[in-house]
Amino acid sequence: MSSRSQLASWQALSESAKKMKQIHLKDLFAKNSTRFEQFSAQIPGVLFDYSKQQIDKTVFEQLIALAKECDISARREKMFSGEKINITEDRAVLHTALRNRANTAVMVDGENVTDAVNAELAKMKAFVGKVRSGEWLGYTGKAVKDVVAIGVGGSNLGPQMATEALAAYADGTLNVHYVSNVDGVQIASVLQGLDVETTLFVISSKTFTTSETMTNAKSAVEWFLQTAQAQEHIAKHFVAVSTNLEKTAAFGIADENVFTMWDWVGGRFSLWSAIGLPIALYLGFDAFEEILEGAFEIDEHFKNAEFENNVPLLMALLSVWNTSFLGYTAQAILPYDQALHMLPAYLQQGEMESNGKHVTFAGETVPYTTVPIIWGMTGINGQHAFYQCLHQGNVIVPADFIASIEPQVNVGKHHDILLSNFFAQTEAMMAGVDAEQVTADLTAKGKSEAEISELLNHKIHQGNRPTTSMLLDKVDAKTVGRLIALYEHKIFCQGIILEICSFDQWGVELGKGLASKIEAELFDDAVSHPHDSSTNGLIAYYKTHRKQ
Ligand SMILES: O=P(O)(O)OC[C@H]1O[C@](O)(CO)[C@@H](O)[C@@H]1O
Repeated sequence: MSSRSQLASWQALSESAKKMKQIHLKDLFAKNSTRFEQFSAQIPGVLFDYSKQQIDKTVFEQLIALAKECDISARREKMFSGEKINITEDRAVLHTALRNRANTAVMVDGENVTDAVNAELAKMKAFVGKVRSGEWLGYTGKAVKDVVAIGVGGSNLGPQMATEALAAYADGTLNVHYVSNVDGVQIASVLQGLDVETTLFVISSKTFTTSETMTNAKSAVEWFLQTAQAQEHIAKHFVAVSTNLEKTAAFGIADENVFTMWDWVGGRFSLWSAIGLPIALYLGFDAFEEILEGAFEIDEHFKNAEFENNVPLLMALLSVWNTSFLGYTAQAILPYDQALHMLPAYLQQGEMESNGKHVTFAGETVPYTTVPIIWGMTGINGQHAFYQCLHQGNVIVPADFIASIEPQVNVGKHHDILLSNFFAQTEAMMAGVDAEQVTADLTAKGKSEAEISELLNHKIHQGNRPTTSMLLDKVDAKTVGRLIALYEHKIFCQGIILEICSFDQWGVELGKGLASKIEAELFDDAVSHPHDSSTNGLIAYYKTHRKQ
């Protein structure tokens, strides 16, 4: 049995879960007129309302007790101070050191990493300045107009999500395009229409061994050399972001064109490092620093706020409550802000690659459900796609609703209409509509008793669907930094509570290894390979039917 399930708070919560399943959220609101004040928190730039979660005062206190019993404070201190809390890889976890705007010393293996971080930020700033001002020239003496950022997973999702989120602030100096998929259609469509002489490639890969990224990078070089011809011109058009200087050199990228990161930065937490270079190129270095500032504010909040008002901790506790106690195994992320349309995809990696694991720190099987399935899309589009299931389906999906008070662009009444939907949906999911209300409504519409009885059950909304609402001041650089850092610290706390090492990703290795073996098999003459009959059958069918 996991030590977590033996904690007094865990056992108390298990009992509370049985009781809470019998209580409707609507009744909790009816009984307590100050529920919103009681279960919401305000931090700079963010109102966090969790009053529509299935908790009461007792559950809240038990969750706080759980956080205390799990020793979150001590673990948090270990992370910020550079202890090697990534136990399976023997690494520190220091994405917070990348945005340490207080400039305090953070030591790893006797070295102050703050100095290294500052040096790299200065190198980025100088490079971004040169490229954006037109001082950096391509091999024919022309300034850069287009940046193609090649990378996948953590080396893509963060920068692309932030780029999309902040596109309204771009000054048009540079266009930034992203290539993450090894499906050639993506790189082909990005390169189509680009001018070799004015294109800069940023190859981002922490390891510089990721097959998809390396394949895309090689195709980019081929495309470039078809026109530029001479290898020496690569230096003016290709830069890399990586920890692996050997591999970047072997690839042909000059050391001075490599921006470094460190093994204590996890891929999915790396947006704050030089992996964020495409964001800085697109928006300017000041905007990139604003993102760091926003995240730093949240780091300070996470370190200093009381547990009861500590937003990332509360996010983690609510997730554990919903998943491990109430048994809700999915979690929707629903931004009511077009700019945040990539947030669900970004958080899918953040949460599921971090905590989608089945053993504890000690390697024992966890007896509870760990991370929920994270999914979602912009709320408005979701309303016309899958909300039917959120309202009336028999699988309950807790959801994070995210909107901003001030729109990035004001067009007529659009923002108020958008926000009306944001407010309406969580109310509907919480309260639902019962038989009495449906009957009254249909009666008022002049329906007969027979008609009402036919429709009644179809129109009932059970409600009691837990949601959290986050109301941001505005989606700007600082807020994007805040929002991401909130989720990062949520993921950290969730991992501690669930006893999961959040910073490795062994689960992705099996598929990667098999794919590279199969790639060779696609070109040999063997009739069959040591796979199951399905895999062999699929490979054989592909080999027979593909165009040579
Ligand atoms: O930056 P790299 O080394 O290319 O890795 C890309 C991504 O691949 C993974 O290792 C697993 O797919 C992620 O954790 C990482 O973000």
